[in-house]
Amino acid sequence: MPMLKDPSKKYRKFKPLDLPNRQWPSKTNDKPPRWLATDLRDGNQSLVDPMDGAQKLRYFKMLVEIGYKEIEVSFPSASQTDFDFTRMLAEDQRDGGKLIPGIEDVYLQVLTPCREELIKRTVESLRGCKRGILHMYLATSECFRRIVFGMSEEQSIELAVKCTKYARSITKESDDAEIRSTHWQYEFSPETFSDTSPEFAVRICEAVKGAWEPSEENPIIFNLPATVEMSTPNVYADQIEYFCTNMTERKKFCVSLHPHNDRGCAVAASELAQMAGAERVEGTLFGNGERTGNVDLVTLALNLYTQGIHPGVDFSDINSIIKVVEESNKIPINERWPYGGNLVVCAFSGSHQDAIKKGFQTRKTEGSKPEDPWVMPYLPLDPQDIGRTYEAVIRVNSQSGKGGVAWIIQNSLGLDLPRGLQVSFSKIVQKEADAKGRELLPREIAGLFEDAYHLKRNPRFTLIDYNISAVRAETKQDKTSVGQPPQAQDTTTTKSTAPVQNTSSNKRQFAGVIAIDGAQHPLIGVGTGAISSLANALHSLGIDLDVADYKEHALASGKDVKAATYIECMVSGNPHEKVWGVGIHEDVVQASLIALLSAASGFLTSRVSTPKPFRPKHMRDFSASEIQALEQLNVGSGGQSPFRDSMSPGAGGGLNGSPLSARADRVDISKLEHDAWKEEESRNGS
Ligand SMILES: CC(=O)SCCNC(=O)CCNC(=O)[C@H](O)C(C)(C)COP(=O)(O)OP(=O)(O)OC[C@H]1O[C@@H](n2cnc3c(N)ncnc32)[C@H](O)[C@@H]1OP(=O)(O)O
Ligand SMILES: CC(C)C(=O)C(=O)O
Repeated sequence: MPMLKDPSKKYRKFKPLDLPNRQWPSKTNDKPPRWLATDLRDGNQSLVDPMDGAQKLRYFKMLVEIGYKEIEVSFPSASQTDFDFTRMLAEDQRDGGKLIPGIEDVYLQVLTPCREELIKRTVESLRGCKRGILHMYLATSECFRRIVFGMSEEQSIELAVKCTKYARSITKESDDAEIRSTHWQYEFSPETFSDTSPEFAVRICEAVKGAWEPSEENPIIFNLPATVEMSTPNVYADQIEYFCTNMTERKKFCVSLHPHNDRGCAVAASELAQMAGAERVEGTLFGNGERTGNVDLVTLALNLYTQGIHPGVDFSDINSIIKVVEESNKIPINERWPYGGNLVVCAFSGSHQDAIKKGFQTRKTEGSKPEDPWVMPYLPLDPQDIGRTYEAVIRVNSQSGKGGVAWIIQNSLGLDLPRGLQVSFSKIVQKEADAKGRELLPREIAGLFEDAYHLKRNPRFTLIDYNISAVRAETKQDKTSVGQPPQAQDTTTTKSTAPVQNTSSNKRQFAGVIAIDGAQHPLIGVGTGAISSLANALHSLGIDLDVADYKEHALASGKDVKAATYIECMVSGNPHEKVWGVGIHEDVVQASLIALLSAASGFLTSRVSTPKPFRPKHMRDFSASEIQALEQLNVGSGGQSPFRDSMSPGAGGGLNGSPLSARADRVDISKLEHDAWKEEESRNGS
């Protein structure tokens, strides 16, 4: 049968209460209710394979650790397993919690139908416990009375009263001193309350109250279940308010809720019904229970928490709780489930990631402490408060943008990427995610980054050794900018070794040996700092890169601090072609040089026309002073440079040297370098 064209005959609209003076809409929930966890009863009875004793014990211990003080542990008359489990708890409580620390002040609740032999066995199961709640239920709706029991309203009241009196006689008024020693509470559930006439619910509960004779010190619990959720949550709230205001002796009863989730509104129904006067809520962790489940106690508690109200239960380690719940119920928690779902503290989409990343950045900049006000785009709860990690907050797939990718790199490698590099690298990630058609894991993204910017190994360029020295001023030929090789060095040796003036300048000379695609090359270059002098040296190989952006920051702290340097290079003559390089090293200058070589490697690799391996077409000759500078480098053995012959004026370059030991010069001129680069940049008007 397809869906009916007109369902109005088959399904009747729920008739709401006429409650014109309802008060609850202007109330708020300002404190936590009394919680009752019914995972081991209502939750358990709905499982394909109910829990055995050991599983129940593990679960019970967890509930105690979370902080629940009222726990429905079983339906003792249903099975020997349930009976024995309840006995074990009762005895442990009597013995002071040797097995289960913290059990002493927990109320052990047990459920029974209105049948005397079952009530008797149920009470027996709790013999000797310190605190017990005997919970009896009887369905009261017209539907159930007519279809299930064949009972009128009066007959239902009669049965409920009879069984309550019986329960009283074998609990708080028992002849048996051990039974009497228990602090008994009594709970009555007019089952199917949500579909019961409000007047009849009040009538039967008044009768039960009369039969039990509660006191203000030990009130009776009226648990008003939405056994089946029948209407919108506001109607349930009306039903609860009606009950609270029409019952007598309000202080002698506690109003408890037991919402199911048939319409998907159990949480909302609970919250509105608390506004309407209920003081207690029964539910389960993550909403396991009959059909669509019971109301989820985790959501209710954390909803309160995010309003600044401590719920009195502790979900600091929600992941461990999820593990126990999933293993015990053998039902996975939906990935989108509030607070607990795997995906609820994750963002894949670019704009969400960007906003979250900025939110965390703002907290960092403002120096916020964990307890400071939480104002965070897209995240209503600080994941850290429930033991979830920030790393998991942002995940990357083809829907992600630069912000999320940068977040992953920051968290996995500690690198704070400049915006331009974020844009550039996120294209690489996007392409990979699209090609793979799935999420990329943080370690995959970190790996992509390390490969793209040669953090582990630069396959093309290796800085073998170098020296940065101040250049004496200054022939007019020295007036070069980054990207333009100084003429003096380019042409003859004499000019460079015979400066016109003899004053010092802020120019720097890079003299070094670099291996390119396995072949080692002596290089000389001059610039305003270390980076520009190396850029200048690379020009002589035909690698025409101009530095366009530069950023550095410290990585880690203390003794192990390293510098991370990011350099964006423009390809000379083509302002649209840019390439990024990254360098990490203990020495800040060396980090910069490595970053530039990383960019150079990216540049070479992007050149499809460049044959591999790269060999410079022409190496310029060196002047005598340049040769002297190169000879001071720590290459070769016995102080003899392997390049001596080939470096001689007129000999040309392009050498294949022997393997050489790397040496880092500890010349900390980073500030100078940065300032010089900035100056140069502003001179160029860029
Ligand atoms: C909404 C809820 O979750 S209520 C709790 C439900 N939980 C359970 O049922 C789990 C444990 N249940 C059991 O182990 C069994 O059902 C028992 C032991 C309670 C009873 O078992 P049985 O005697 O075999 O009966 P059965 O399971 O068929 O239950 C239905 C009978 O109980 C009656 N019944 C149902 N609810 C109640 C009640 N609250 N009070 C008294 N009788 C009731 C039914 O009318 C029916 O009676 P009938 O046999 O005269 O027609
Ligand atoms: C026994 C009662 C409280 C119940 O589980 C229900 O009505 O759902």
